Amino acid sequence: MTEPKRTITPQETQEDSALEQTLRPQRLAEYIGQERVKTNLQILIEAARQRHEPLDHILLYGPPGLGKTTLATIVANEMGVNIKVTAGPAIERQGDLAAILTNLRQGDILFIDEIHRLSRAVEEILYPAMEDFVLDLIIGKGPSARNVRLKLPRFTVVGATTRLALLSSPLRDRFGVVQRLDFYDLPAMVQIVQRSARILGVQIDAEGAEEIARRARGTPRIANRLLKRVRDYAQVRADGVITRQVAQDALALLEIDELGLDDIDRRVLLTIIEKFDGGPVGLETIAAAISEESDTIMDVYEPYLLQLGFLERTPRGRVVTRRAYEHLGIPFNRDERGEGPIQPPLL
Ligand SMILES: Nc1ncnc2c1ncn2[C@@H]1O[C@H](COP(=O)(O)OP(=O)(O)OP(=O)(O)O)[C@@H](O)[C@H]1O
Repeated sequence: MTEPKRTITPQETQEDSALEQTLRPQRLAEYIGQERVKTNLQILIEAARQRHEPLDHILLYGPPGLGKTTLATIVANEMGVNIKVTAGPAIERQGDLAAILTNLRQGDILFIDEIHRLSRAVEEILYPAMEDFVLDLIIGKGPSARNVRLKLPRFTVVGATTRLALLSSPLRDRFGVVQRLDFYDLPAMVQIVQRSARILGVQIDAEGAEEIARRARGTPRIANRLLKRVRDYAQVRADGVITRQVAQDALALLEIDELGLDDIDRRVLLTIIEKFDGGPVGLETIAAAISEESDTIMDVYEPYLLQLGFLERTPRGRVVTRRAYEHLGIPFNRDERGEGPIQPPLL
């Protein structure tokens, strides 16, 4: 869990976890948006239930905070099975995974978040477990070492990753179902804000919900967090009701603009514009210039900037687009081919 560094970080913070337990939808019917994913899962679940078989392994990928953990829990609820939740970095040694696998029961779901961070050694244990439901262990050391093969119950892995490309292909191949989660559109985000407000007992009107939804970067986790902050503001500075004005004032105080960009997003864009003529510039260079990890930029900031069409990835690096200049109120001086700033005419 990360420390709450910014209000709109899509990663889970300590403050979120308690909140998320209450707000997390429990059934597929309560899960808003992601219609394509929902339909595919519904068919999968229904078919498995009719055949009285465990589900095929499922891989969910997409930016953080879009509801991968929630979906895994829902799948377990719909199947009426237990779920064991873990994460790639938490399974350090082969023995850690062996302990988890041997405690599973028939049909159980093993949810592995950040599955791209499993080590090769651990992955090697996982392959036969996923494919043939066996656990290959080496007992002892040196010349007396011997292979032992244990049978496992038929279980289902639900893997989640923000970086599909980092998954080794043998691991990816073992998932029968691969589903991408996208940023939520505005109507879905509005519904999510309204649902959370209802659960939290917060009074909010339609315009207030839309204002929060619009600035939540298509990410339910951020919507829930903004709702909490605006609720505080409404309680202390207004009469407790979240209207458009209350939401706008509260979010302005948090320096979150009307598209949901915060100070760090603006720094990423401004750095590329001011220091690198709008790009192209490499990710590592941007990271160094703003003192952030390049992984964080790639996982956390970039997906939303790409989605807004504010940033482009080119073979030569990242380029800030005309749209972003316009949003930031900076004159756009690049030629039509986008190959760099127009040179002043030679006199
Ligand atoms: N479709 C949805 N409808 C309503 N609320 C949702 C939906 N998806 C997610 N949420 C809310 O957003 C919160 C974050 O979702 P979740 O923890 O599942 O994200 P995640 O994609 O697994 O994130 P991470 O990748 O960081 O694990 C949940 O607590 C839930 O309240």
